[in-house]
Amino acid sequence: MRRPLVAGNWKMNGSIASVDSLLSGLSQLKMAKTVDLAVCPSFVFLQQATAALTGSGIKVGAQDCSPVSDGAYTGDISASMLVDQGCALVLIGHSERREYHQEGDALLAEKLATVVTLGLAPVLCVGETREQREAGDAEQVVGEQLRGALMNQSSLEGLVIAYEPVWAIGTGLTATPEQAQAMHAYIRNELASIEGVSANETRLLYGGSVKAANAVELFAQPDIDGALVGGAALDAVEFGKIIDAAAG
Ligand SMILES: O=C(CO)COP(=O)(O)O
Repeated sequence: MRRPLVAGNWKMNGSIASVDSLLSGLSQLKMAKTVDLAVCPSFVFLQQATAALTGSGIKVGAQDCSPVSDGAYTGDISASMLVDQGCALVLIGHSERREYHQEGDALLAEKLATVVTLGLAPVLCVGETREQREAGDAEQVVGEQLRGALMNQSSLEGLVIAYEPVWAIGTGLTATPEQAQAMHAYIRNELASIEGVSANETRLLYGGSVKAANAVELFAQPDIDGALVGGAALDAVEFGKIIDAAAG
């Protein structure tokens, strides 16, 4: 059995004060023993988050990292810095990185290799745009994203995949449970053909306008093993309800 994982992606939101109050809300939640939990704040709040959440059962992750280990890369953050800050996971290839920073599969493959070497769990994000879905290309796009980042890796320890259709992110338009399940089944099938991946053991998260009101139905799908939550993760009570939905 795959253990569910609910992760919050806080994106570029918050201040020291608002993050403090969100963290204190999270630490008051009744933790489900059967669900793995994580939050991914901005880099500048990582230390604040790890200090507040140590021992809480909620892991801390980052939203991105550099593919290289150190050196003259102004503005970048290395994976070893994330380990030093107490991070356990890192998002790789979120659609907002792909779109606003032109991150392509070759770069994402390098990032993935770097983080795995350091023992961080990579959460590889994949997903098609509305135009790609309407053109009937969704599976092909997602398949290429998977193979582009995962082929020829020497290790994929701890790999998690997040399927986030771009048209469902921040739009209030969630994929139906059937649409999400169909893509997750496709992803699991594709993973089975990639060396070094145990398709049946890899957790596949759904992301895109997940909230308490739609989480139960999504989590009831056989290939949906949790969620990567954006907006709803900024509200501790709502996030708590999503965790409860994953606990069943
Ligand atoms: O991009 C997402 C999580 O990484 C999803 O964001 P929303 O839940 O706000 O749609």
